[in-house]
Amino acid sequence: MAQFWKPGTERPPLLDDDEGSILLYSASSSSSGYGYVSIEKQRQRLPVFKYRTAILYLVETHATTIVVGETGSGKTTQIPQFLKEAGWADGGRVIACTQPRRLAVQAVASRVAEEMGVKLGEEVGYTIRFEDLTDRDSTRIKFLTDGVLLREMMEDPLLTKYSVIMVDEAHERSISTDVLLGLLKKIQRRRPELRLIISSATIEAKSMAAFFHTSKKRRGLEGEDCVPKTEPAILSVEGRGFNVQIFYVEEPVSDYIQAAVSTVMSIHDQEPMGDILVFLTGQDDIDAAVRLLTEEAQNNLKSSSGLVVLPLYSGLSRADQDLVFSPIPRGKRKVVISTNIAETSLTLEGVSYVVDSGFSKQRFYNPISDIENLVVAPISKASARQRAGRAGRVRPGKCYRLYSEEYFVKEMSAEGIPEMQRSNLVSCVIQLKALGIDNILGFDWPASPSPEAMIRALEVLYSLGVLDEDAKLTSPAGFQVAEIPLDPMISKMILASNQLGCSEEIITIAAILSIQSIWISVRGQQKDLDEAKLRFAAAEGDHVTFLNVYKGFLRSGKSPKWCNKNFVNYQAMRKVVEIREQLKRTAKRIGIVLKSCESDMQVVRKAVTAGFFANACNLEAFSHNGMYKTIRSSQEVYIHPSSVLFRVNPKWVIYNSLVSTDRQYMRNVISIDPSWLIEAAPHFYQHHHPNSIPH
Ligand SMILES: Nc1ncnc2c1ncn2[C@@H]1O[C@H](COP(=O)(O)OP(=O)(O)OP(=O)(O)O)[C@@H](O)[C@H]1O
Repeated sequence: MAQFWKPGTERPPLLDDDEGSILLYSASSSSSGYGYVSIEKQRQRLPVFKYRTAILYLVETHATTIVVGETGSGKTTQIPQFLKEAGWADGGRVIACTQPRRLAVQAVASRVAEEMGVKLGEEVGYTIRFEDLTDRDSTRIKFLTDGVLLREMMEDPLLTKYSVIMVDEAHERSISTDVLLGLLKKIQRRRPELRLIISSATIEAKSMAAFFHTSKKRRGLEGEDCVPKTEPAILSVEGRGFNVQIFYVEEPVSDYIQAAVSTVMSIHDQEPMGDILVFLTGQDDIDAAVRLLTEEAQNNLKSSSGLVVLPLYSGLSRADQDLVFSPIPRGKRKVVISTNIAETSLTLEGVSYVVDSGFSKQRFYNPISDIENLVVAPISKASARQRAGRAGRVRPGKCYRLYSEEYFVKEMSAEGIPEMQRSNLVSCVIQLKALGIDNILGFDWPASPSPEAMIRALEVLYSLGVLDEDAKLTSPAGFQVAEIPLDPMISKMILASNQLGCSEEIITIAAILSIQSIWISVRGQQKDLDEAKLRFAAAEGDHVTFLNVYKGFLRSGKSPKWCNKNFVNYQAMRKVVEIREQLKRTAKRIGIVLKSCESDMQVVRKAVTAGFFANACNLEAFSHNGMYKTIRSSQEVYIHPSSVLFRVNPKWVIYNSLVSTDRQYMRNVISIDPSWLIEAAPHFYQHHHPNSIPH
């Protein structure tokens, strides 16, 4: 069991004022969060309520208002309502509020609809990728992901139906948020009546204000009707949610999954009722923790009975995600084990305890080697505060950090690095191109990406046939790829499948690649999992193996029992079915004919090559340890042990993604014929890598 001590009396001097503030975290805790309080009372109790008039005045008089407030102060749920009450949604106009994550969009929209006493999808609605719960005529407050708002710009570049756009959780600095901020700044010049609110818990308000403060002349003069001040207003909302006590481990933990499980068990044994939210990094960790807790429940009936353990990650089906919001039988304690999708904007009503591993999965891209990795990396202080904040939403709570206080104070970075500066920019560039932004290198970013990363992205898009020599979208391929809301490499694979007559199979593969894993990984049962995989294994590689699993799942009548027997993750398969249906609809819309190639797997491999040719690798001659080199940058890579091609080592392969541990490992690998590379991307291979492919 992890050892905790309670900061307070005996804690060492803090090196910055930091968590001192969390310990004082008690603004409104005097008003009891327990028992029944009317929704109207709950609203009035939120710190942001006192700022209602100030917020409305600033929005009226300034083009951009930056609202900084602690987590739980009520920014997301209240500000859109204040605006609506003040008339910003009159005359058919709409108030938009963006979030970086889908789950948050749905949760916040339902809460606001409930507070306003209206049916979700009417006056208050939401739109996320593949799901639109709004009404064209009656929706006045609309929650949406920032990615969806970017897509709306393709049809309505000035976003004319919105009177106010609130960009929430801007501190997360997702790529979509940053692109959106850059574009909104442009729109403001053309639409002086549009108001922006940038809101976040920790945003560096001054640098954001500097970004929006433009000296360029707008239409109209400041002070005239409708022409607000260009200098952004900054408003700091003082006050927080309920008291959250923070505990740290004395010594660093070596295994955060095990430490998280023991911490949950000790909370369950020693602490009063209240649900527990655990932050781990990804599906593998979470599935492992769910199993360990379930085993504990079986081995130790007394202490762990009464636990209802639920996973939460983006690869779960909608129905499985919804379970975390549903009530459980009286006397039971819910344990939600989540990735950072529960980190911001979510209120899980019963949660009183948070267990924070201190890690999350993050993308890191190196434009020199052109390699993007998904790695488990330490979170920032900003994230740690957001995580702790989940325990104090409706009552006081406790947060157990599985790292030391010294580490938090001295080593944890204050903010994360903007995603824009650590990602491959292929998706971002195609989106800007689709919006008619030609000079991508000169675009006004809140945080500039590296020019190397931009150039790499332009090169890949040109090779994919999505951009022409003038870096404009090609017609129709470029426009079609931009229309499919997936990574352009996957979208290109889908387009190619249309010509190759295997769109049914490729859409299944695209859906499976969109989630982290379809396998159940159980510690200590690796051998059984490997044996189960062999039942589906295809000599061609993982993509064809996925098709075998999917067929087996359908043949079983989508049976959970079949999944369990075969180490297939039932919840992940439900999500695959869901995504597949959505992709089929998009494919039809852009003119793709759904067709199966039956058992001809060569065309499937060719379609994968058409999308992922840039990830081709060649087995090093005389390599005894399975070392490959990537064609584009001669990086050393190895097939991941989870691949069916591990130890098979075909001479030429293509991978879907890389993960970095002790080495760079390729995940989801398929064997190919190198001549397909030249067929798929003549420019890329003949021009850039002329001697790399045998002719
Ligand atoms: N579904 C819900 N059930 C119960 N209370 C809720 C719900 N959603 C919000 N609340 C209450 O409203 C408060 C404010 O939530 P809101 O999301 O507006 O805060 P915020 O300042 O935007 O915080 P964050 O930065 O974490 O999103 C919560 O702390 C909680 O007390």
